[in-house]
Amino acid sequence: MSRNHSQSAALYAEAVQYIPGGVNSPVRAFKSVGGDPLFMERGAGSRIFDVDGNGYIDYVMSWGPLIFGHAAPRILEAITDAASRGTSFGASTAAEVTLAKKIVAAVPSIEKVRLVSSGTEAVMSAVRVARGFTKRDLIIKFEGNYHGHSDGFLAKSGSGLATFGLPDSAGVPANLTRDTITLPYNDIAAFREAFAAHKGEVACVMLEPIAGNMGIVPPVAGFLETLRELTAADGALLLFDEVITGFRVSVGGAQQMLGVTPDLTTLGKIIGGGLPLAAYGGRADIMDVVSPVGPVYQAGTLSGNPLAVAAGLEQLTILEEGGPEMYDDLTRKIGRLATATQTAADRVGVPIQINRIGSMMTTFFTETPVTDYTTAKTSDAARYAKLFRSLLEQGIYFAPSQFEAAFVSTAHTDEDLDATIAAVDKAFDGLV
Ligand SMILES: Cc1ncc(COP(=O)(O)O)c(C=O)c1O
Ligand SMILES: N[C@H](C=O)CCC(=O)O
Repeated sequence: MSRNHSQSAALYAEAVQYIPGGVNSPVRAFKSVGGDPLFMERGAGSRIFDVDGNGYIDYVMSWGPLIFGHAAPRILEAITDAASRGTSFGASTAAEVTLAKKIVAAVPSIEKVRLVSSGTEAVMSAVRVARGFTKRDLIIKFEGNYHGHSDGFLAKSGSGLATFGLPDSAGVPANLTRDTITLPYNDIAAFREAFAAHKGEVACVMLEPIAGNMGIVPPVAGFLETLRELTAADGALLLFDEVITGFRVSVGGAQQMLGVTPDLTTLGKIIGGGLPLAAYGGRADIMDVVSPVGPVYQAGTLSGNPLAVAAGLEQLTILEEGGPEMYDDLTRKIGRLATATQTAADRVGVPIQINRIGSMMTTFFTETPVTDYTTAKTSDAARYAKLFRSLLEQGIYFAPSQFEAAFVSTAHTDEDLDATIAAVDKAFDGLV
């Protein structure tokens, strides 16, 4: 029997009258997988529940922040405790200093850090810093990476733009993207050539060190190292956007895991424990261009919000306590899911590629290994949509878009994985 989604459908019909597309962020809209978006009511551990009372084992996890699952007791306690003392002061707090110290201790590239409220804001600010520090304008980014929705970064971007097949966004004046060069991810030769053509002109080279927004695409051997070597020699800055990977693939992020240290780093998602918090940081001499020390202006009414900082602090504390064993167990869990998915695909003869690293994975429906945006786009999105719908019907919630990642949390149990594996196996029968 099919699940009842009547309350979600009614809310959606109402929402479209007041909210563009009925959603507050486009990839939630289910446009590329069919059906109407679900309206969620609550989450607990590995599960999320919609307004019709249907429960799902959740692999979206709010797009990454919830590494301990929904409504994790220690995070809730930290938020409640902070809230009881006031929701916002617009002034400095002791907890901000503690969080900054934790971030500096954990992330190899960060000597000083500034807290903001979203990943978009973090990347936008970090790029402004790079331009202010180098006194250069050009930035280099990579196809299929997503750095939030600020004007200069919306060309050939991943995430929602990939989902909806948009090469760029309307409403961005051409002169705002004139200083952005977009190159294919993982293409060392293309980078060498473009960088050489703009010697001494590039403020920063920015990328997701492990891409997550065209689905998971790890860097090929030598890619990050080449970017590091050439930018350092030229005086351009290297910016790792670790909004997804920060504290997800290790406490020190992708830079620690892969052994390449950038000049600037952006963080988000996990550092806010599910509340709006993000950060940018890097070498102290670079960060000292930020106002009020230096001439690069950046500000925020709710920056360092006490509730978000409390949630983030508790989240990072639990991660520290868990240590490498916690990360190893997350990797083991996603490994179980990946192996079972491959087995199911092989059984029915459906070609897939699974890219996974740490506790994140993406299944692409293609015979071509996925190493960049062009190969990611070879995935049969209609098959992904079928998989998504079958799993949803069986009570498993994956991202409603091919070009995203599945995340596991410490709250996902082996029983959850058993149930998911059985559902995946059944779903592949319908994909032939
Ligand atoms: C790598 C990366 N950078 C930046 C962003 C923007 O973050 P936010 O959605 O918090 O603005 C996201 C996600 O949205 C992201 O995945
Ligand atoms: N891929 C995005 C973030 O990582 C998804 C979040 C959103 O755009 O709503």
